[in-house]
Amino acid sequence: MKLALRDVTKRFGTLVANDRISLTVESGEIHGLLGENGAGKSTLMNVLYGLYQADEGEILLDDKPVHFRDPGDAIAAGIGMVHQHFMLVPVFTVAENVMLGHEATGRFGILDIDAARKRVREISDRFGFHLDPDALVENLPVGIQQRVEIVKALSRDARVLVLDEPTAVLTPQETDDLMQIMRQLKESGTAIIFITHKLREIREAADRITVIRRGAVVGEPPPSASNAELAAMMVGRPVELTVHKDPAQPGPAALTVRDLRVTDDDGHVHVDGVSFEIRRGEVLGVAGVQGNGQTELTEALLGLQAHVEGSMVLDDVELRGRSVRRVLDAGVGFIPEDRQGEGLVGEFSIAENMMLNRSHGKPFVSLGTVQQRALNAFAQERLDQYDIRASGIDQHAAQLSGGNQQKVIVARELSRDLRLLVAAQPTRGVDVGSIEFIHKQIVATRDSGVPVLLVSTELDEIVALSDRIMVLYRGRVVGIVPAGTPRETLGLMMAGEQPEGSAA
Ligand SMILES: Nc1ncnc2c1ncn2[C@@H]1O[C@H](COP(=O)(O)OP(=O)(O)OP(=O)(O)O)[C@@H](O)[C@H]1O
Repeated sequence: MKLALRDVTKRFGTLVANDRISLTVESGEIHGLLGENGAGKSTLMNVLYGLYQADEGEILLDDKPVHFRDPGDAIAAGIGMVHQHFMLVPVFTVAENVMLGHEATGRFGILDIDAARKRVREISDRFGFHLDPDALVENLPVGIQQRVEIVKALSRDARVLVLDEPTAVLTPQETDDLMQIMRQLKESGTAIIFITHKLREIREAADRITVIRRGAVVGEPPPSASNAELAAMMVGRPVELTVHKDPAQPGPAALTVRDLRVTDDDGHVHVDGVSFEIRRGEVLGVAGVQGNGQTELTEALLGLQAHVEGSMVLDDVELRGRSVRRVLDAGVGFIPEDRQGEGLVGEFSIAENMMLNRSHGKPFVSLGTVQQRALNAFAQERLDQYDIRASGIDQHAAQLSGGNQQKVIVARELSRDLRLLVAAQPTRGVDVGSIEFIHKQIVATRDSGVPVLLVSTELDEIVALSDRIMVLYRGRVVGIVPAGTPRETLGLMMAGEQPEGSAA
Protein backbone atom coordinates (compact mmCIF):
# COMPACT_ATOMS: atom_id res chain seq x y z
CA MET A 1 0.00 0.00 0.00
CA LYS A 2 1.20 3.45 -0.84
CA LEU A 3 -0.21 6.63 0.63
CA ALA A 4 0.42 9.96 -1.02
CA LEU A 5 -0.64 13.40 0.12
CA ARG A 6 -0.39 15.73 -2.80
CA ASP A 7 -0.30 19.52 -2.55
CA VAL A 8 -2.52 19.57 0.51
CA THR A 9 -3.55 23.05 1.60
CA LYS A 10 -5.55 23.76 4.74
CA ARG A 11 -6.48 27.21 5.94
CA PHE A 12 -7.98 28.47 9.19
CA GLY A 13 -9.33 31.87 8.25
CA THR A 14 -6.34 33.75 6.91
CA LEU A 15 -3.82 31.37 8.43
CA VAL A 16 -2.40 28.82 6.00
CA ALA A 17 -1.69 25.87 8.29
CA ASN A 18 -0.72 23.57 5.41
CA ASP A 19 0.62 25.10 2.24
CA ARG A 20 0.73 22.62 -0.66
CA ILE A 21 2.29 19.83 1.37
CA SER A 22 3.22 16.61 -0.41
CA LEU A 23 4.35 13.47 1.31
CA THR A 24 4.36 9.76 0.53
CA VAL A 25 4.71 6.70 2.69
CA GLU A 26 4.80 3.08 1.62
CA SER A 27 4.27 -0.23 3.32
CA GLY A 28 7.17 -1.26 5.50
CA GLU A 29 8.43 2.28 5.85
CA ILE A 30 8.66 4.76 8.72
CA HIS A 31 8.30 8.34 7.56
CA GLY A 32 9.42 10.91 10.12
CA LEU A 33 7.58 14.23 10.13
CA LEU A 34 9.52 17.04 11.74
CA GLY A 35 8.63 20.67 12.24
CA GLU A 36 8.66 23.46 14.75
CA ASN A 37 5.66 24.16 16.98
CA GLY A 38 2.72 25.26 14.89
CA ALA A 39 4.38 24.11 11.64
CA GLY A 40 1.20 22.25 10.71
CA LYS A 41 2.01 18.60 11.46
CA SER A 42 -1.11 17.74 13.45
CA THR A 43 -3.29 19.66 11.02
CA LEU A 44 -1.92 17.61 8.12
CA MET A 45 -2.55 14.39 10.01
CA ASN A 46 -6.07 15.52 10.86
CA VAL A 47 -6.70 16.08 7.16
CA LEU A 48 -5.41 12.57 6.47
CA TYR A 49 -7.67 11.16 9.19
CA GLY A 50 -10.78 12.89 7.88
CA LEU A 51 -11.09 15.23 10.87
CA TYR A 52 -10.48 18.25 8.64
CA GLN A 53 -11.26 18.70 4.97
CA ALA A 54 -8.39 19.98 2.83
CA ASP A 55 -9.11 23.22 0.98
CA GLU A 56 -6.96 22.04 -1.91
CA GLY A 57 -4.92 19.01 -2.85
CA GLU A 58 -5.64 15.32 -2.69
CA ILE A 59 -4.99 12.07 -0.90
CA LEU A 60 -4.07 9.02 -2.98
CA LEU A 61 -4.10 5.41 -1.86
CA ASP A 62 -2.26 3.15 -4.27
CA ASP A 63 -2.41 6.01 -6.76
CA LYS A 64 -6.21 6.30 -6.53
CA PRO A 65 -7.73 9.51 -5.16
CA VAL A 66 -9.75 8.99 -2.00
CA HIS A 67 -12.01 11.34 -0.10
CA PHE A 68 -12.46 11.06 3.64
CA ARG A 69 -15.54 12.85 4.98
CA ASP A 70 -14.81 11.76 8.52
CA PRO A 71 -12.51 9.44 10.50
CA GLY A 72 -14.88 6.55 9.79
CA ASP A 73 -13.98 6.80 6.08
CA ALA A 74 -10.27 7.04 6.85
CA ILE A 75 -10.40 4.03 9.17
CA ALA A 76 -12.32 2.01 6.59
CA ALA A 77 -9.57 2.82 4.08
CA GLY A 78 -6.91 1.49 6.47
CA ILE A 79 -5.67 4.66 8.18
CA GLY A 80 -5.05 4.39 11.94
CA MET A 81 -4.24 7.21 14.31
CA VAL A 82 -2.78 7.20 17.79
CA HIS A 83 -3.36 10.61 19.32
CA GLN A 84 -1.10 12.13 21.90
CA HIS A 85 -4.02 12.51 24.25
CA PHE A 86 -5.49 9.07 24.37
CA MET A 87 -9.08 8.58 23.39
CA LEU A 88 -9.64 5.57 25.64
CA VAL A 89 -12.42 5.17 28.20
CA PRO A 90 -10.61 4.68 31.54
CA VAL A 91 -13.32 2.63 33.25
CA PHE A 92 -13.56 0.14 30.37
CA THR A 93 -11.36 -2.90 29.91
CA VAL A 94 -8.78 -3.20 27.16
CA ALA A 95 -11.07 -5.42 25.09
CA GLU A 96 -14.06 -3.11 25.57
CA ASN A 97 -12.00 -0.16 24.42
CA VAL A 98 -10.79 -2.03 21.37
CA MET A 99 -14.37 -3.01 20.52
CA LEU A 100 -15.62 0.54 20.92
CA GLY A 101 -16.04 2.34 17.65
CA HIS A 102 -16.11 -0.75 15.49
CA GLU A 103 -19.84 -0.30 15.10
CA ALA A 104 -19.25 3.22 13.77
CA THR A 105 -17.00 2.04 11.00
CA GLY A 106 -19.61 -0.35 9.66
CA ARG A 107 -17.35 -3.34 10.16
CA PHE A 108 -18.75 -6.42 11.81
CA GLY A 109 -15.43 -7.88 12.85
CA ILE A 110 -15.68 -7.43 16.58
CA LEU A 111 -19.08 -6.72 17.94
CA ASP A 112 -19.01 -9.10 20.85
CA ILE A 113 -16.69 -9.00 23.78
CA ASP A 114 -15.32 -12.52 23.35
CA ALA A 115 -14.32 -11.76 19.79
CA ALA A 116 -12.71 -8.53 21.00
CA ARG A 117 -10.78 -10.39 23.68
CA LYS A 118 -9.59 -12.91 21.14
CA ARG A 119 -8.51 -10.19 18.74
CA VAL A 120 -6.57 -8.36 21.48
CA ARG A 121 -4.79 -11.58 22.37
CA GLU A 122 -3.96 -12.35 18.75
CA ILE A 123 -2.47 -8.95 18.01
CA SER A 124 -0.80 -8.73 21.40
CA ASP A 125 0.89 -12.12 20.90
CA ARG A 126 1.93 -11.30 17.38
CA PHE A 127 3.81 -8.17 18.40
CA GLY A 128 4.73 -9.13 21.97
CA PHE A 129 2.56 -6.41 23.54
CA HIS A 130 1.76 -8.43 26.70
CA LEU A 131 -1.72 -6.96 26.95
CA ASP A 132 -4.35 -8.42 29.25
CA PRO A 133 -7.71 -7.97 27.47
CA ASP A 134 -9.53 -7.82 30.79
CA ALA A 135 -7.36 -5.20 32.49
CA LEU A 136 -9.06 -1.90 33.26
CA VAL A 137 -7.47 0.87 31.21
CA GLU A 138 -7.32 3.27 34.17
CA ASN A 139 -5.02 0.85 35.99
CA LEU A 140 -2.49 0.70 33.14
CA PRO A 141 0.67 2.80 32.83
CA VAL A 142 0.73 5.33 30.01
CA GLY A 143 3.02 3.23 27.81
CA ILE A 144 0.62 0.28 27.98
CA GLN A 145 -2.40 2.49 27.29
CA GLN A 146 -0.65 3.56 24.15
CA ARG A 147 -0.33 -0.08 23.12
CA VAL A 148 -4.09 -0.40 23.55
CA GLU A 149 -4.49 2.49 21.09
CA ILE A 150 -2.17 0.75 18.65
CA VAL A 151 -4.02 -2.56 19.01
CA LYS A 152 -7.27 -0.71 18.47
CA ALA A 153 -5.98 0.71 15.19
CA LEU A 154 -4.55 -2.65 14.09
CA SER A 155 -7.79 -4.42 14.96
CA ARG A 156 -9.42 -2.26 12.33
CA ASP A 157 -6.80 -3.38 9.81
CA ALA A 158 -4.83 -0.16 9.75
CA ARG A 159 -2.15 -0.31 7.12
CA VAL A 160 -1.00 3.25 7.60
CA LEU A 161 -0.46 4.17 11.22
CA VAL A 162 -0.02 7.78 12.34
CA LEU A 163 1.82 8.27 15.64
CA ASP A 164 1.55 11.94 16.67
CA GLU A 165 4.23 12.67 19.29
CA PRO A 166 3.84 9.22 20.86
CA THR A 167 6.97 9.45 22.98
CA ALA A 168 6.21 12.80 24.66
CA VAL A 169 4.53 11.08 27.57
CA LEU A 170 6.69 7.95 27.74
CA THR A 171 9.56 6.98 30.02
CA PRO A 172 12.88 6.18 28.31
CA GLN A 173 12.19 2.45 28.75
CA GLU A 174 8.70 2.80 27.28
CA THR A 175 10.17 4.77 24.40
CA ASP A 176 12.63 1.98 23.65
CA ASP A 177 9.76 -0.52 23.75
CA LEU A 178 7.72 1.62 21.37
CA MET A 179 10.64 1.88 18.95
CA GLN A 180 10.85 -1.90 18.98
CA ILE A 181 7.12 -2.17 18.31
CA MET A 182 7.42 0.28 15.41
CA ARG A 183 10.18 -1.81 13.89
CA GLN A 184 8.03 -4.94 14.14
CA LEU A 185 5.05 -3.18 12.59
CA LYS A 186 7.24 -1.98 9.79
CA GLU A 187 8.53 -5.49 9.16
CA SER A 188 4.96 -6.75 9.00
CA GLY A 189 4.28 -4.23 6.23
CA THR A 190 2.61 -1.36 8.08
CA ALA A 191 3.41 2.14 6.86
CA ILE A 192 4.09 4.53 9.74
CA ILE A 193 4.06 8.31 9.94
CA PHE A 194 5.99 9.28 13.06
CA ILE A 195 5.90 12.76 14.57
CA THR A 196 8.30 13.72 17.33
CA HIS A 197 10.37 16.66 18.56
CA LYS A 198 13.16 14.38 19.66
CA LEU A 199 15.72 14.35 16.89
CA ARG A 200 17.48 11.27 18.21
CA GLU A 201 14.27 9.26 17.82
CA ILE A 202 13.69 10.43 14.27
CA ARG A 203 17.24 9.58 13.29
CA GLU A 204 16.96 6.18 14.92
CA ALA A 205 13.60 5.16 13.51
CA ALA A 206 12.88 6.97 10.26
CA ASP A 207 13.61 5.64 6.79
CA ARG A 208 12.66 8.98 5.31
CA ILE A 209 12.15 12.42 6.81
CA THR A 210 10.07 15.40 5.75
CA VAL A 211 10.61 18.72 7.49
CA ILE A 212 7.91 21.39 7.44
CA ARG A 213 8.14 24.98 8.55
CA ARG A 214 5.30 27.51 8.66
CA GLY A 215 3.03 25.12 6.84
CA ALA A 216 5.30 24.25 3.91
CA VAL A 217 7.81 21.48 3.18
CA VAL A 218 11.35 22.83 3.53
CA GLY A 219 13.37 19.68 3.02
CA GLU A 220 13.70 15.92 2.97
CA PRO A 221 16.96 15.26 4.79
CA PRO A 222 18.39 11.74 5.07
CA PRO A 223 18.20 10.03 8.48
CA SER A 224 22.00 10.27 8.56
CA ALA A 225 21.69 14.07 8.97
CA SER A 226 23.08 15.39 12.26
CA ASN A 227 20.94 16.79 15.07
CA ALA A 228 22.28 20.24 14.31
CA GLU A 229 21.33 19.94 10.63
CA LEU A 230 17.83 18.74 11.39
CA ALA A 231 17.33 21.43 14.05
CA ALA A 232 18.49 24.20 11.73
CA MET A 233 16.23 23.00 8.94
CA MET A 234 13.22 22.87 11.28
CA VAL A 235 13.69 26.25 12.82
CA GLY A 236 15.36 28.10 9.94
CA ARG A 237 18.44 29.12 11.94
CA PRO A 238 21.24 27.40 13.83
CA VAL A 239 20.11 26.16 17.25
CA GLU A 240 22.28 25.79 20.34
CA LEU A 241 21.61 22.30 21.52
CA THR A 242 23.61 22.64 24.74
CA VAL A 243 22.84 24.95 27.64
CA HIS A 244 25.53 27.47 28.59
CA LYS A 245 25.33 28.61 32.16
CA ASP A 246 27.62 29.98 34.83
CA PRO A 247 28.01 28.08 38.08
CA ALA A 248 25.20 28.89 40.52
CA GLN A 249 25.78 31.54 43.17
CA PRO A 250 23.33 30.16 45.69
CA GLY A 251 22.12 32.30 48.56
CA PRO A 252 20.44 31.14 51.76
CA ALA A 253 17.79 28.41 51.79
CA ALA A 254 14.49 29.73 50.48
CA LEU A 255 12.31 26.62 50.41
CA THR A 256 12.60 24.05 53.16
CA VAL A 257 10.55 20.88 52.86
CA ARG A 258 10.51 18.51 55.85
CA ASP A 259 9.05 15.04 56.15
CA LEU A 260 6.56 15.60 53.39
CA ARG A 261 4.01 12.84 53.08
CA VAL A 262 1.27 12.83 50.47
CA THR A 263 -1.49 10.24 50.38
CA ASP A 264 -4.43 9.87 48.03
CA ASP A 265 -8.10 9.36 48.92
CA ASP A 266 -7.57 5.60 49.11
CA GLY A 267 -4.71 5.95 51.56
CA HIS A 268 -1.91 5.10 49.10
CA VAL A 269 1.29 6.93 49.96
CA HIS A 270 2.82 8.76 46.96
CA VAL A 271 5.37 10.95 48.71
CA ASP A 272 6.91 9.28 51.71
CA GLY A 273 8.94 11.39 54.13
CA VAL A 274 10.64 13.67 51.61
CA SER A 275 12.97 16.40 52.94
CA PHE A 276 15.08 18.88 50.97
CA GLU A 277 15.86 22.52 50.65
CA ILE A 278 16.43 24.82 47.72
CA ARG A 279 18.54 27.92 48.04
CA ARG A 280 17.99 31.16 46.26
CA GLY A 281 19.60 31.17 42.86
CA GLU A 282 19.76 27.41 42.57
CA VAL A 283 18.04 24.80 40.42
CA LEU A 284 17.19 21.58 42.21
CA GLY A 285 16.39 18.96 39.59
CA VAL A 286 14.10 16.09 40.49
CA ALA A 287 14.99 12.99 38.52
CA GLY A 288 13.08 9.76 38.50
CA VAL A 289 11.03 7.48 36.35
CA GLN A 290 7.57 8.94 35.93
CA GLY A 291 5.16 7.85 38.65
CA ASN A 292 7.60 7.88 41.57
CA GLY A 293 5.95 10.76 43.41
CA GLN A 294 7.09 13.73 41.33
CA THR A 295 3.59 14.79 40.30
CA GLU A 296 2.27 14.57 43.86
CA LEU A 297 5.27 16.47 45.19
CA THR A 298 4.73 19.45 42.87
CA GLU A 299 0.98 19.36 43.44
CA ALA A 300 1.45 19.32 47.21
CA LEU A 301 3.61 22.44 46.98
CA LEU A 302 0.88 24.16 44.99
CA GLY A 303 -1.93 23.20 47.33
CA LEU A 304 -3.45 20.79 44.83
CA GLN A 305 -3.28 17.70 47.05
CA ALA A 306 -5.79 17.01 49.79
CA HIS A 307 -3.82 14.83 52.22
CA VAL A 308 -0.47 16.38 53.02
CA GLU A 309 1.64 16.04 56.17
CA GLY A 310 4.97 17.63 57.03
CA SER A 311 6.04 21.16 56.28
CA MET A 312 6.92 23.25 53.23
CA VAL A 313 8.24 26.62 54.27
CA LEU A 314 8.98 29.28 51.66
CA ASP A 315 10.67 32.40 53.03
CA ASP A 316 9.17 31.81 56.50
CA VAL A 317 5.70 31.16 55.10
CA GLU A 318 4.21 27.70 55.64
CA LEU A 319 2.65 26.60 52.34
CA ARG A 320 0.95 23.50 53.71
CA GLY A 321 -2.74 24.06 54.25
CA ARG A 322 -2.86 27.08 51.94
CA SER A 323 -5.25 27.21 49.03
CA VAL A 324 -3.84 27.23 45.49
CA ARG A 325 -4.79 30.89 45.25
CA ARG A 326 -2.77 31.76 48.35
CA VAL A 327 0.21 29.68 47.22
CA LEU A 328 0.27 31.55 43.91
CA ASP A 329 -0.08 34.82 45.80
CA ALA A 330 2.97 33.85 47.87
CA GLY A 331 4.96 34.08 44.64
CA VAL A 332 5.05 30.48 43.48
CA GLY A 333 5.28 30.08 39.70
CA PHE A 334 3.93 26.81 38.37
CA ILE A 335 4.45 25.11 35.03
CA PRO A 336 2.22 22.03 35.39
CA GLU A 337 2.81 18.80 33.52
CA ASP A 338 -0.85 18.68 32.49
CA ARG A 339 -1.01 21.82 30.40
CA GLN A 340 -4.60 21.48 29.30
CA GLY A 341 -5.98 20.49 32.66
CA GLU A 342 -4.09 22.83 34.95
CA GLY A 343 -2.23 25.32 32.83
CA LEU A 344 -4.70 26.99 30.50
CA VAL A 345 -8.34 27.77 29.95
CA GLY A 346 -8.99 26.67 26.38
CA GLU A 347 -11.93 28.99 25.76
CA PHE A 348 -9.95 32.01 26.94
CA SER A 349 -7.84 34.04 24.56
CA ILE A 350 -4.06 34.06 24.83
CA ALA A 351 -4.26 37.49 26.46
CA GLU A 352 -6.81 36.30 29.02
CA ASN A 353 -4.68 33.27 29.81
CA MET A 354 -1.71 35.57 30.39
CA MET A 355 -3.71 37.25 33.18
CA LEU A 356 -4.32 34.03 35.14
CA ASN A 357 -2.41 33.13 38.31
CA ARG A 358 -1.83 36.79 39.16
CA SER A 359 -2.91 38.03 42.53
CA HIS A 360 -6.24 39.79 41.84
CA GLY A 361 -5.19 40.02 38.18
CA LYS A 362 -2.53 42.59 39.10
CA PRO A 363 -1.46 44.79 37.39
CA PHE A 364 -4.02 44.20 34.66
CA VAL A 365 -7.10 44.63 36.81
CA SER A 366 -7.77 47.80 38.68
CA LEU A 367 -10.99 48.66 40.48
CA GLY A 368 -12.50 45.50 39.09
CA THR A 369 -11.90 46.47 35.46
CA VAL A 370 -9.47 44.80 33.09
CA GLN A 371 -6.95 47.29 31.73
CA GLN A 372 -7.27 45.92 28.25
CA ARG A 373 -4.60 48.05 26.65
CA ALA A 374 -1.92 47.15 29.16
CA LEU A 375 -2.89 43.48 29.01
CA ASN A 376 -2.81 43.43 25.22
CA ALA A 377 0.59 45.10 25.10
CA PHE A 378 1.94 42.63 27.65
CA ALA A 379 0.50 39.63 25.80
CA GLN A 380 1.85 40.85 22.47
CA GLU A 381 5.32 41.28 23.95
CA ARG A 382 5.28 37.74 25.29
CA LEU A 383 4.01 36.42 21.96
CA ASP A 384 6.98 37.97 20.18
CA GLN A 385 9.55 37.12 22.81
CA TYR A 386 8.55 33.47 23.10
CA ASP A 387 7.87 33.13 19.38
CA ILE A 388 4.35 31.87 20.05
CA ARG A 389 2.81 31.04 16.69
CA ALA A 390 -0.78 32.26 16.73
CA SER A 391 -3.05 34.40 14.61
CA GLY A 392 -2.88 36.98 17.40
CA ILE A 393 -3.37 37.53 21.13
CA ASP A 394 -7.13 37.08 20.73
CA GLN A 395 -6.84 33.51 19.50
CA HIS A 396 -8.33 30.95 21.87
CA ALA A 397 -5.74 28.83 23.65
CA ALA A 398 -7.56 25.66 22.57
CA GLN A 399 -6.80 26.48 18.95
CA LEU A 400 -3.05 26.66 19.49
CA SER A 401 -0.73 23.81 18.62
CA GLY A 402 0.43 21.79 21.65
CA GLY A 403 3.90 23.31 21.78
CA ASN A 404 2.54 26.84 21.51
CA GLN A 405 0.14 26.20 24.40
CA GLN A 406 3.12 25.16 26.47
CA LYS A 407 4.94 28.36 25.52
CA VAL A 408 1.98 30.49 26.68
CA ILE A 409 2.17 28.90 30.14
CA VAL A 410 5.92 29.25 30.42
CA ALA A 411 5.78 32.88 29.23
CA ARG A 412 3.08 33.72 31.77
CA GLU A 413 4.69 32.03 34.75
CA LEU A 414 8.16 33.41 34.10
CA SER A 415 6.76 36.93 33.81
CA ARG A 416 5.38 37.07 37.33
CA ASP A 417 7.30 38.22 40.40
CA LEU A 418 8.46 34.89 41.72
CA ARG A 419 9.84 33.66 44.98
CA LEU A 420 9.89 30.05 43.79
CA LEU A 421 9.48 28.40 40.41
CA VAL A 422 8.06 24.89 40.22
CA ALA A 423 8.54 23.65 36.67
CA ALA A 424 7.23 20.20 35.74
CA GLN A 425 8.20 18.94 32.28
CA PRO A 426 8.65 22.55 31.10
CA THR A 427 9.60 21.65 27.53
CA ARG A 428 7.25 18.74 26.88
CA GLY A 429 6.04 18.91 23.27
CA VAL A 430 8.19 21.95 22.55
CA ASP A 431 10.43 22.18 19.48
CA VAL A 432 14.22 22.35 19.71
CA GLY A 433 14.39 26.09 19.02
CA SER A 434 11.95 26.86 21.79
CA ILE A 435 13.64 24.43 24.18
CA GLU A 436 16.80 26.47 23.75
CA PHE A 437 14.88 29.63 24.62
CA ILE A 438 12.97 28.18 27.60
CA HIS A 439 16.16 26.71 29.06
CA LYS A 440 17.81 30.11 28.86
CA GLN A 441 14.83 31.66 30.62
CA ILE A 442 14.97 29.10 33.43
CA VAL A 443 18.67 29.78 33.91
CA ALA A 444 17.97 33.55 33.89
CA THR A 445 15.26 33.01 36.52
CA ARG A 446 17.77 31.15 38.67
CA ASP A 447 20.38 33.88 38.14
CA SER A 448 17.90 36.51 39.28
CA GLY A 449 17.94 34.74 42.66
CA VAL A 450 14.78 32.63 42.41
CA PRO A 451 14.96 29.03 43.66
CA VAL A 452 13.81 26.57 41.00
CA LEU A 453 12.38 23.09 41.46
CA LEU A 454 12.67 21.38 38.09
CA VAL A 455 10.90 18.08 37.53
CA SER A 456 11.63 16.30 34.29
CA THR A 457 11.60 12.78 32.99
CA GLU A 458 14.21 13.87 30.43
CA LEU A 459 17.51 13.11 32.10
CA ASP A 460 19.23 15.35 29.52
CA GLU A 461 17.17 18.29 30.71
CA ILE A 462 17.85 17.57 34.39
CA VAL A 463 21.58 17.24 33.76
CA ALA A 464 21.69 20.39 31.62
CA LEU A 465 19.89 22.69 34.04
CA SER A 466 20.33 21.42 37.59
CA ASP A 467 22.82 22.58 40.21
CA ARG A 468 21.91 19.67 42.45
CA ILE A 469 19.87 16.60 41.61
CA MET A 470 17.41 14.82 43.87
CA VAL A 471 16.38 11.34 42.78
CA LEU A 472 12.98 10.01 43.78
CA TYR A 473 12.06 6.37 43.84
CA ARG A 474 8.72 5.08 45.10
CA GLY A 475 8.02 8.39 46.76
CA ARG A 476 11.29 8.52 48.71
CA VAL A 477 14.50 10.43 48.22
CA VAL A 478 17.22 8.02 47.10
CA GLY A 479 19.82 10.75 47.32
CA ILE A 480 20.63 14.37 46.56
CA VAL A 481 23.79 14.58 44.47
CA PRO A 482 25.77 17.38 42.85
CA ALA A 483 25.48 18.37 39.19
CA GLY A 484 28.08 16.44 37.27
CA THR A 485 27.13 13.12 38.85
CA PRO A 486 27.61 10.51 36.11
CA ARG A 487 24.46 9.45 34.29
CA GLU A 488 25.10 5.81 35.12
CA THR A 489 24.96 6.68 38.82
CA LEU A 490 21.75 8.65 38.29
CA GLY A 491 20.31 5.74 36.32
CA LEU A 492 21.04 3.32 39.15
CA MET A 493 19.54 5.74 41.66
CA MET A 494 16.41 6.03 39.53
CA ALA A 495 16.10 2.27 39.91
CA GLY A 496 16.24 2.69 43.69
CA GLU A 497 19.92 2.04 44.41
CA GLN A 498 21.50 4.17 47.09
CA PRO A 499 24.59 6.04 45.85
CA GLU A 500 27.74 5.88 47.95
CA GLY A 501 28.36 8.87 50.17
CA SER A 502 25.23 10.83 49.18
CA ALA A 503 23.80 13.34 51.59
CA ALA A 504 20.25 14.55 51.71
N1 LIG B 1 -9.05 24.60 14.83
C1 LIG B 1 -8.15 25.56 14.58
N2 LIG B 1 -8.54 26.85 14.38
C2 LIG B 1 -7.64 27.81 14.12
N3 LIG B 1 -6.32 27.60 14.01
C3 LIG B 1 -5.88 26.36 14.18
C4 LIG B 1 -6.76 25.27 14.47
N4 LIG B 1 -6.03 24.14 14.59
C5 LIG B 1 -4.75 24.50 14.39
N5 LIG B 1 -4.65 25.82 14.13
C6 LIG B 1 -3.42 26.57 13.83
O1 LIG B 1 -2.74 25.91 12.77
C7 LIG B 1 -1.31 25.98 12.98
C8 LIG B 1 -0.73 24.60 12.90
O2 LIG B 1 -1.06 23.88 14.07
P1 LIG B 1 -0.68 22.35 14.27
O3 LIG B 1 -1.37 21.88 15.51
O4 LIG B 1 -0.91 21.60 13.03
O5 LIG B 1 0.91 22.47 14.54
P2 LIG B 1 1.96 21.32 14.90
O6 LIG B 1 3.00 21.32 13.84
O7 LIG B 1 1.26 20.04 15.14
O8 LIG B 1 2.62 21.91 16.23
P3 LIG B 1 3.14 21.25 17.64
O9 LIG B 1 4.51 20.74 17.36
O10 LIG B 1 3.20 22.41 18.57
O11 LIG B 1 2.15 20.21 18.05
C9 LIG B 1 -1.10 26.68 14.31
O12 LIG B 1 -0.80 28.03 14.06
C10 LIG B 1 -2.45 26.55 15.00
O13 LIG B 1 -2.68 27.63 15.88
